[in-house]
Amino acid sequence: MSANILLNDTIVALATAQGLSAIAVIRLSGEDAIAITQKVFKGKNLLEQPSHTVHFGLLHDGAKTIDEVLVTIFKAPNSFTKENSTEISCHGSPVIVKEIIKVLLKNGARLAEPGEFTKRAFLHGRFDLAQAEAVADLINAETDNARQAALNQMRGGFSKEISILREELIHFASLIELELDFGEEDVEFAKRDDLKKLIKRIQAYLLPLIQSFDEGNVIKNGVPTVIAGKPNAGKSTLLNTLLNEEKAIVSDIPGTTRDVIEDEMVLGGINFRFIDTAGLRETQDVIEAIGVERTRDRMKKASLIIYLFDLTQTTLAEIINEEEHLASLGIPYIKVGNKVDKADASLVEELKKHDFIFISASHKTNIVELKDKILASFQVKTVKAGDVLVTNLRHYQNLLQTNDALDRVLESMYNGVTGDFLAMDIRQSLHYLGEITGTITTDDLLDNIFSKFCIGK
Ligand SMILES: Nc1nc2c(c(=O)[nH]1)N(C=O)[C@@H](CNc1ccc(C(=O)N[C@@H](CCC(=O)O)C(=O)O)cc1)CN2
Ligand SMILES: Nc1nc2c(ncn2[C@@H]2O[C@H](COP(=O)(O)OP(=O)(O)OP(=O)(O)O)[C@@H](O)[C@H]2O)c(=O)[nH]1
Ligand SMILES: [K+]
Ligand SMILES: [Mg+2]
Repeated sequence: MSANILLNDTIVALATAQGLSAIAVIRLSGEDAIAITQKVFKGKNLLEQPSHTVHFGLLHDGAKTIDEVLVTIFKAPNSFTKENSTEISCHGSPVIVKEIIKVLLKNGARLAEPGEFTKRAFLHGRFDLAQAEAVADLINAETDNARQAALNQMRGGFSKEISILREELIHFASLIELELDFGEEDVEFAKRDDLKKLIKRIQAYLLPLIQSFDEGNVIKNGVPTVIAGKPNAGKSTLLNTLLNEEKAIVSDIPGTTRDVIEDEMVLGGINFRFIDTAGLRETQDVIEAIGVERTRDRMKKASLIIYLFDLTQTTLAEIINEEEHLASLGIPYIKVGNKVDKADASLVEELKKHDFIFISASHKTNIVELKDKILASFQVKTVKAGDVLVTNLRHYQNLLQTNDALDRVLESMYNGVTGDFLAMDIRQSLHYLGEITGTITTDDLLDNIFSKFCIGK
């Protein structure tokens, strides 16, 4: 495995944010991490210090002193990566960080790839793959719910249970394969009834996990919410009102917004990404037409559509016609009558029968009610310590595939198929389960996962 070659190097990266800060932390990991740090450090001999101790000294490049620093040392296997590691806390100027990294490279370290520290921790068995992925989710958490879900996953989540169930299934697969070795003889080492019971038990564990994804996905990724409607309906005004910021240009000229404008906001523990779009109409203007095309595209990908009707510019018949089109998309939507401040009272009365919410985006009327309605379409419970929730699409897909493969095992048993086919279906479910926790991996899968991490993690 190419991973072994990688593991011989000592890697270095800035672990804290780029740019000005009071203190910056530079992290090294690998066989020679402490020795390389010692080469550029003036102070106590780091090689003689116990693990998990901090030491004051000067960092230098030849005769030049770069900075006054603190160095923390971790001795293998007692570090995050389970390798020898050091952390250099220096003053936060990017110039200092650059000089220190430069001198460490000169002394035998190499720059870390994105996620390489966590990848090493995984390869050395600190945690399984699903837990490693949760480290990235934890760093990227945008709400407290997302943070708690990621922390739960990082601290174990479904990892242990899945690996236990997988072991039990492996046991059956081996027994069945043993039967095959006996060829013609009619032996049955693997009791079919016990196998059936185990599969039911595994599926009873998988199903709630699979079902948790709808909510888990909302918690981790937020809800893309498109604000759509005809030109001048007040979409950009509403975006600004929701965000409490003059984000989008508002004018009385129809066709003002051409490109998509978006920003995020946390409502009730969920991250909503509000997307203002170009007004929907037939247009000869080439640029506006591209904008309208983008609107339609975003509407298809949305998890929620806030559809704005300009109450001063429309009739009941038109609204009903527009709604039919909206409903045909098959995406949850909220019908909003805007400019209620200038609307005809009888139209409002009429629309009340059609589940509308009436607002004035510019006067900020009924905005709280609108927010409540938005939230009501995405109820999530507060995630608590220990709650197990699937938030990761890869895990979700593998759980579904495992479940399907187990269904096939049950079906095969029901149809009395021979042991060799049964064993194949079991092996298939073992494969999908093993990919979740990383018992089964490929370099491609690992690259794909860890390349999405930030450098220094
Ligand atoms: N400065 C710093 N802060 C950090 C990290 C880090 O690497 N450095 N972490 C990185 O993500 C997280 C903490 N994770 C860590 C996990 C294990 C060990 C560690 O040294 N483990 C040893 C000793 C355990 C003990 O004393 O109980 C071990 O497992 O043997 C360190 C950090 C968040 N904060
Ligand atoms: N009276 C009234 N006017 C409003 C309200 N909301 C928006 N407007 C006005 O309606 C006009 C159009 O508003 P925009 O927010 O630019 O409309 P839009 O839907 O983004 O328009 P396009 O980007 O051109 O599709 C502006 O003059 C706004 O001031 C409202 O609640 N009441
Ligand atoms: K406009
Ligand atoms: Mg606009």
